Amino acid sequence: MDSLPLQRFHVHKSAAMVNILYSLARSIAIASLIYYRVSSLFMTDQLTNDKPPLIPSLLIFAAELVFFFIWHVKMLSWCRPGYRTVFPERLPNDEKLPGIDVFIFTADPNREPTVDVMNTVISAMAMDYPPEKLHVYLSDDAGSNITPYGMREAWLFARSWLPFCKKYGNIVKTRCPKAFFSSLESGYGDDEFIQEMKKIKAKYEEFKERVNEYYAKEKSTSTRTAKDHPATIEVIGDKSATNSAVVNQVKMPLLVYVAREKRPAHPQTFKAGATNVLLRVSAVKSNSPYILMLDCDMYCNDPASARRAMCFHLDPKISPNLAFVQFPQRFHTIGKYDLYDGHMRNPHKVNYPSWDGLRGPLLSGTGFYIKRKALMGNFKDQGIHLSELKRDFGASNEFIKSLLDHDNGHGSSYNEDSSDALQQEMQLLASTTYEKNTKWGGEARFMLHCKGWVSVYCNPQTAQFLGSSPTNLNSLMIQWTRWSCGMLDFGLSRFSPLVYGPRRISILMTCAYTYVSLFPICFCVPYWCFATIPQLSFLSGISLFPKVSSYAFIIFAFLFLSHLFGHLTEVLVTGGSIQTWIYEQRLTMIKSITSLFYGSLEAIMKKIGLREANFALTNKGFDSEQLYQMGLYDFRTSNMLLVPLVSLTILNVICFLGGLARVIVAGNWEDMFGQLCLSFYILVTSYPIIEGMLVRKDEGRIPPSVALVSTWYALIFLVIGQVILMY
Ligand SMILES: O=c1ccn([C@@H]2O[C@H](COP(=O)(O)OP(=O)(O)O[C@H]3O[C@H](CO)[C@@H](O)[C@H](O)[C@H]3O)[C@@H](O)[C@H]2O)c(=O)[nH]1
Ligand SMILES: [Mn+2]
Repeated sequence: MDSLPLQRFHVHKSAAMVNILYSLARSIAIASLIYYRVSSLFMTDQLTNDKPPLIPSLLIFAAELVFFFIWHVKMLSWCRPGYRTVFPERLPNDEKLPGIDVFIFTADPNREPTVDVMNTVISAMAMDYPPEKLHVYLSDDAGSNITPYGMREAWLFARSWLPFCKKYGNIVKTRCPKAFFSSLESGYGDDEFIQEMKKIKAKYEEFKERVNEYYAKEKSTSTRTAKDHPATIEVIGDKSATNSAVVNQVKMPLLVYVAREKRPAHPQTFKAGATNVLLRVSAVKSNSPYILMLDCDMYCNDPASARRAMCFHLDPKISPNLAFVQFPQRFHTIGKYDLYDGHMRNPHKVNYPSWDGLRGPLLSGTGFYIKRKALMGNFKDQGIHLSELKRDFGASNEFIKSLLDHDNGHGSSYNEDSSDALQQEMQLLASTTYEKNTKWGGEARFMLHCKGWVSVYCNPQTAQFLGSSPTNLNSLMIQWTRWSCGMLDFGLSRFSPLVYGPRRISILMTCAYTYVSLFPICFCVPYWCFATIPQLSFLSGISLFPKVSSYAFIIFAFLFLSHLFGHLTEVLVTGGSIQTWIYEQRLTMIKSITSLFYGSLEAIMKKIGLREANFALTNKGFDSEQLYQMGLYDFRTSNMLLVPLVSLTILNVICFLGGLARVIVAGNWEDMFGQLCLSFYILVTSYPIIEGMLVRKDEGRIPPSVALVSTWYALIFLVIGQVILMY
């Protein structure tokens, strides 16, 4: 039994081959394109004796170079894709399993309904793992009263829910109560089960009602504010049972509420800051060797994820260097039309499996089991001085002690000390001033791979975690603006992968990191150029691509078509449809023009000190489910995000029509064919924007006022463009 492996990695050989051949073919074409551009920039046309105008040619060439650079970097990271299988049945006995601390984060009870947050909490408590080894911490950045109240109620409900799940483990597939009750079909289980199920459902409804009532009451009376409150830590439920987690014969995981101190005078730190606090508080309470991190809406859909993760963490072959096991973020909010790429198909089905064949996937913010040592460092046998530890980790003796007795062991008991001393220590660890003059938060977590750690990606058929994804354009764009800002921020930092990576990780892994950290800017710059320069030139009758009859045209046609075809293949192979492909083409365009652009801009402004960090929470609910289910984009968003998009679409329409008229008159089809095709492609892809402006009458359409403003912008752009084009 001992010799059987707990997990296995399979290289996807055929996919690797296809990726390499595809890249090689395109590389040759790209080299020819560069040769063509360079020579035509410096050569005068022999026949007509005129030179192409310099500025547009240079701009479009620069855009092509940036675009191919980022594409290449991505393709290089795709050389060794693969997937994993695990064998949880081969895990050791429960007594030998290590402890796990679960961290859940919430920030605003108005945007993140408490009942839903509690569903996540309950689903984590109900995981298929020895309860005495499971410790669930909820970080509440709002410091509200409703959240601890909800947790006490959740604890009471869990006392019935956990035994119910255990008893009917083969029927209760998902242990998130809300998901379970809403997926319940009739004809499930026998009479006894139905009886018990009805009882438990009633209890759930009561729980929900109580929490919602409290919320309604609290909303009108609360005086606490999210940005100004003391640290509050409450161990839920175990007051009466100080020396045992057994309440009424039911074994329960530890449940702890943590609100870190917040003061207006103190700089805001977001989820990363909350993570640091949980790391410290949990260290003195349970100090489990492994940590699962979850967003408040990411409930545990499959109770087996912990055991799956342990197949990696306990595999002697990989475990010493293994920092974390990443699961994909999957969502329960996706409708028939996946308008906003809720599947996040490309990262989860292509990038992550590819990087798994290298040093491992990067850390996404949620759904991963990480080794505490990988975050805190390993000080056990290094004879490190206490004063040094205090300098780096702050003054808490209790916390320093926890660092030293990290034994990666099977520690299941938690600090049952419920004395005031421990309470005060935790309070101190959650204060705003604790990190002052220490190294907390100074180092970038995502550089784990550079410190010698590896990671793995685990993507079983059933979703292990399910959350809510944006279901309208506004949320999506805000989310992507925040992400792009974060990514480019990293790309511009002293840890920039291009500089920091090569000496520490392989070239291919450096490529993966480079892609992630630079793609916002490497997408938005070329997309802005491709959406304006060829079109403006087309309108003025300036040709930027070779004649359709020349050999050189083949290079461009090949690159364009292979780009589309490559993406189409990728979509189809990963289970998407032609519709998915169209949506993704469109979304890449929309995101590049707006979110990636604003995100990059914000990162650059932050870099030069013009802007402070902020965090806009993603909405967790439907604003207009109806539009979404009908497959219509919901264009209700700020003008800042909408106007560039609409302006560029209008610009494309004008240039396409004007250019077409000019070609018909001048008859220079051969010269203009490339630009005609490109404009046409953009118009077809952005049709929903035109539709949103001219055809739709519902509340999610593009308002006439926006269309008007955008027309003005388009005209201004047009005039400026014409002036620049003359040179
Ligand atoms: O000051 C803050 C802000 C956010 N959060 C929590 O962070 C999580 C993620 O926030 P959300 O608004 O849901 O953002 P998403 O875009 O859905 O989250 C994705 O992107 C984030 C980074 O931008 C990652 O941290 C997340 O794990 C990842 O799921 C939520 O649980 C929040 O409650 C905090 O605890 N404190
Ligand atoms: Mn979220």
